[in-house]
This record gives sequence, structure tokens and C-alpha cells, in this order.
Amino acid sequence: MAFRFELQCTDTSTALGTPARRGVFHTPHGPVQTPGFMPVGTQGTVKGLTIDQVAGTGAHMILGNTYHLGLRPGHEVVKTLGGLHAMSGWEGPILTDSGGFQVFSLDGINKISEHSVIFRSHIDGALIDLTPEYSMQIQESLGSDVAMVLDHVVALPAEKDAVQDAMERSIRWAKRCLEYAGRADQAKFAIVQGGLDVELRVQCAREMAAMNFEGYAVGGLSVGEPPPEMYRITQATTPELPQQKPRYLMGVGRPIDLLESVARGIDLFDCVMPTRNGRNGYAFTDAGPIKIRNAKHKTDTSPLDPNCDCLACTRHSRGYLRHLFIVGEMLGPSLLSLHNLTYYQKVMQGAREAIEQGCFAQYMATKKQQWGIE
Ligand SMILES: Cc1ccc(CCc2c3nc[nH]c3cc3c(=O)[nH]c(N)nc23)cc1
Ligand SMILES: [Zn+2]
Repeated sequence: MAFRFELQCTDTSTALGTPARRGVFHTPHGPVQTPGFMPVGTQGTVKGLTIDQVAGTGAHMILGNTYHLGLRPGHEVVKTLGGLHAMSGWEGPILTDSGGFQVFSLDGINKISEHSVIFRSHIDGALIDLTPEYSMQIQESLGSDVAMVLDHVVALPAEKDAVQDAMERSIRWAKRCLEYAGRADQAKFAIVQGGLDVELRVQCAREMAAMNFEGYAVGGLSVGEPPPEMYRITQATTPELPQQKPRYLMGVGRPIDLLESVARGIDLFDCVMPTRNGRNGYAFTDAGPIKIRNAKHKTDTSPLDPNCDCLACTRHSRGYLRHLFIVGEMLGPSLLSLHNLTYYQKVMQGAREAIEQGCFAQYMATKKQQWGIE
């Protein structure tokens, strides 16, 4: 069996009506410990880090993108280079997004029809006709272990009929992706849409659950809605998804969002925050966030985070890291990205251990207190 989700134990200590879950998602490129965080490697690289550094953070699975790689260098080139694994050298599991979200979120014209979404390449202006089948074909060339279905995401806030129209189209497109005769060693994940409307979310989740996907993502969130709204929708959606399949909350989130969502039954996460914020000099630590450019760090010889064993925290001071950002040295963004990814993996490792011990609620409360959250 190329793919298998092994649900090891659950923890109901948070009493949110759906338990936190500890599991292992087995893939052809190795196991992924859940709950787990997947670093974003949009262009086939986690920006500023070597793959050995990414592995060193504790990451098991990384993300690639159909939209970007499909445009440049083009999926045929990636295929000729042996696929994303051979090209990047990453030997672990890879998940690729379908490209739809990038089309809808990158401002610019796009034309939606039942057939596809047509958009102009932001690189050379060429018209691209992205059908569910073409998205699957690109992801097949990329050779990812998990391919996301092509979905239609509407920007929030949106009228209920627009959300319903996009949700129903996403169901029809998901069916077309499932029917696409791809490779046996590539899993397909469904993506549940429905905006912030519980009724639409439940309907969509049930229709997707009735189709035989290897995993289920909750999409259409982390698009600017208030975190409590994200939690409310997640909590309404996960109970409708198959218990024995992995659940992936797309684009989430801050460390607190990861824990609040684990408590509501989510197994996998991705987010650009640790790397994007790292590149901008914003570090996540047990004592809360640090803006390294702040003058108060200028002569600070202490490490970024005394509890962290990453290269940035064991080899350098806050004063040096600040200096790198002030003079614009490329090592600065790399080191803070490395630290943030290490930090995210440590938060998730703690979550996995807490669920195993049945004390996830206590773990979340402790982290909230450390982070200065009510
Ligand atoms: C490389 C890569 C980058 C980013 C992503 C996830 C991108 C992403 C979202 N990010 C925030 N919210 C999101 C919602 C959706 C969504 O509803 N559908 C899809 N297909 N992707 C989403 C996947 C892969
Ligand atoms: Zn560190």
C-alpha cells in the first residue's frame, strides 16, 4: 500500500467535540509524523535554506507549487530533470498545490468557467487554460507524493451565493481530478470549500468524504478572516471528514493557530509565516516574537532563543543577527528562517508528545501562557 494513515491515538482533553489526533502518514517517500508542519518551498526550494538544513529543522514533508513551477521552468522541464525530488534533492515526501489558489489570490484577470480557470502568466503574459486535468498532469510531472485537487477559492467577504457557486464548482472539479488517470504512487487530496458558512462547509465536506480521496484539506481559510472564525469553521468541518484519513488545514498559521487547530482535529499544516517573517527579521520564540532589527538588540550578546538548538541560536548573538539585517547580508534572512522552521517543528513535536500523554489541553495552555496569550 503506497499510502496509509496510521491513527495512533486521540486526546479529548480539550473537550471541543472533536479530539486532537496523533498519527503517521506513510508515503512512498517515507513517513510524516502528525500533527505535522510542512515548510513551503514554492519554487522547489525552501527559500534561503539547503535541503539538509530543512531536514535538520525536523521537517518531514515540504510543499511545491503547480502555479509557479508550471510556469517556470515549466512542468516538462521539471519532468526532464527527474521531477521535484531529483531536481531539488529532497528525498522525503512532497505535496504540491494545484495552482488555483495562486490564480485567484494573485491579483490579475482570470476567467472562470465550468471548464477551467483561464489566466495570464505573471511572467510572460501568456494565457494559461488551467483545467482540473491539466493541474493533475502538471503535478504528475512534478512527481509529488500528494497532489491537491484544483479548487475555486473566493476572496472573503463574499455573498453566500458566490461562495456556494465556488464550493459546488470545487466539488465538480474534485470529481474530475479523481477521475484523472494519474500515477498509482501519487495520492490525491480533496479540498473542502464553503467560506465561513457552516451549512455549506458541512455539505461540501460530506460530498468530498463520499469520494475516495487519500486525504482531506480544509481550504478557503487563512485568507484574512479573524482567527476565531477560522477555528469555528475548522471545528464544524473536521467531524464530517473520514477519521482514518489525514486532514490538512491549508495556509495555517501562527504557532497558536497550529495548536488551536490540532485541538480541532487537524493533522497537517503549511504556512509561509516562519520563512516569510524570518526573511523580514521576525523571529518566533518561547518568550514571544522578536523583531531583530529593533535597536534594543544592538549590543545584545544573548541568543535569539536560549531554549533553541538551531544554528542561529547556538552560534550567534542577537547583536550579530541584527547586524546582518541592518547591513542587508543574505545570511540574516537564512538564519532567521532556519530558526523559525526549527521553532515550528519544536512546537509540533511538543504537540505530538502531549497527545501521546493525553495532556494536549495542558500543553496548549502552557504555550499560550509562554506566548503571553490570554
Ligand atoms: C507551495 C504552496 C504554497 C501555499 C499552499 C497553500 C495555498 C492555499 C492557502 N494558503 C492560505 N489559505 C489557503 C487556502 C487554499 C485553498 O483553499 N486552496 C488551495 N488550493 N490552496 C490554498 C500550498 C503550497
Ligand atoms: Zn533557533
